[in-house]
Amino acid sequence: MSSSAVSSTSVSGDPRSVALLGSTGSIGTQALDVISRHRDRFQVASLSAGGANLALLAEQVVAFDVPLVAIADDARRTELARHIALRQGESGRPVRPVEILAGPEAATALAGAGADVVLNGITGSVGLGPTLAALAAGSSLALANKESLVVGGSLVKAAQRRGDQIVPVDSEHSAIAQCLRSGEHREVRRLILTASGGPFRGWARDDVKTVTPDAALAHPTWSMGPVVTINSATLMNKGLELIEAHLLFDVPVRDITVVVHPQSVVHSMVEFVDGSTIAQASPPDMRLPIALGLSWPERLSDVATPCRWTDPTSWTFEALDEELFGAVRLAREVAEASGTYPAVYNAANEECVAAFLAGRIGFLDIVETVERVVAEHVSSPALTLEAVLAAEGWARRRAQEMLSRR
Ligand SMILES: NC(=O)C1=CN([C@@H]2O[C@H](COP(=O)(O)OP(=O)(O)OC[C@H]3O[C@@H](n4cnc5c(N)ncnc54)[C@H](OP(=O)(O)O)[C@@H]3O)[C@@H](O)[C@H]2O)C=CC1
Ligand SMILES: CC(=O)[C@@H](O)[C@H](O)COP(=O)(O)O
Ligand SMILES: [Mn+2]
Repeated sequence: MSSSAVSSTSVSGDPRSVALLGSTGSIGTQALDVISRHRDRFQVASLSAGGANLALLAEQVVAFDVPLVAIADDARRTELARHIALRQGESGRPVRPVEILAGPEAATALAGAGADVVLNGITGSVGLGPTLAALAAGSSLALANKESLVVGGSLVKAAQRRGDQIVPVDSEHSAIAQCLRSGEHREVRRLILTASGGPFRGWARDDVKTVTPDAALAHPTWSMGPVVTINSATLMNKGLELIEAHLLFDVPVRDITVVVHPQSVVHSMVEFVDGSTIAQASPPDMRLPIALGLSWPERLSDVATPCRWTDPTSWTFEALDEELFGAVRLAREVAEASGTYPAVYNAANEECVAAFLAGRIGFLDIVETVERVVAEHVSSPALTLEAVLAAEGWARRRAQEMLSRR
């Protein structure tokens, strides 16, 4: 997305059709909450999930009268059909047929079906196929799944059919996109990416060593899915977001500053060449960037509670110690190196987060292992989808080997 790239399409006319990927997750359920308040603006064309929560998925299918649904877990197709039939029976409404797709490629098929908007709320780089499919189909891509942009890099950018096709849903990037509406790209001096600092902000390294998954899952300001929450605690989330911002807004990583803002009210800022800084502020509520992702460039009314400027409050900002929080320093290095390095950074992290949540490794092992895997990697000269997938496979295996020796 460029600073001047504001779509001319409008949500004021016919309802926009929405393919919602990851509908049972934190982003997905909040997106349905937004849509439920704006039924005249959106029509849910399809839903997709992994398959872990079939009861919720079936409830969503019936509540939003969705004709097409997909799950990644092939073995649960019949069970999903049963759940949907049960819910349809309970609803007392006329039953319309629901097509069910199942298997690892099912979300990609939905994403490529040509909905007006594809909201990618899947967790992990498994979201890459759907991201590329949505762009190829010409849909507007409301992107929460930052991993797909980070691992796909220039492949994802090249897949865009128009400059404004990707609308960021990540709160910081939505904030930057909003700030950029008031200036031209050539007028931007730097982006300031805010970070809450996570649950261990200010802790000594020795104390963090023994933290449990439950402690790391207690995010101070946001309620999110487990992977992004652990990534916030390790600051890997901010590393991924640094790369995401660099790719989305074409700003060199050296011109992106990370600042710790524990209140999570200022979601990010843009500093312009004349010394002016524009910030976007709102109490932490993901429905706001989700709504904007769905309705861009228009704003929907009354999506979230605004700041109460007359209440006494304080916002604080401080520098991030990037030496102590190696994840952000490493993100700068992999972004500069580009090629398949960002894919390796993310894939190794996904393996480490799963191992940490399973209680198999310690908290500090996550970033240490990612750094070791990245250090061993040799990027392919050309960035192709095959090269990305091969690098990811290698990184996952290498991380597993390192973790099993601990
Ligand atoms: N939550 C938040 O506030 C924010 C999230 N993000 C980003 O948004 C994305 C989603 O995060 P979040 O909602 O927290 O994650 P959750 O873990 O809450 O939800 C993940 C969703 O993805 C689905 N899913 C998992 N694997 C697959 C698959 N192979 N195919 C299709 N669907 C799949 C899950 O289905 P199932 O239930 O069946 O497992 C679930 O619906 C991440 O990239 C995250 O970094 C960014 C900013 C804020
Ligand atoms: C809500 C959102 O966008 C998350 O990605 C958020 O950024 C997590 O917070 P921190 O990573 O700043 O702790
Ligand atoms: Mn974010």
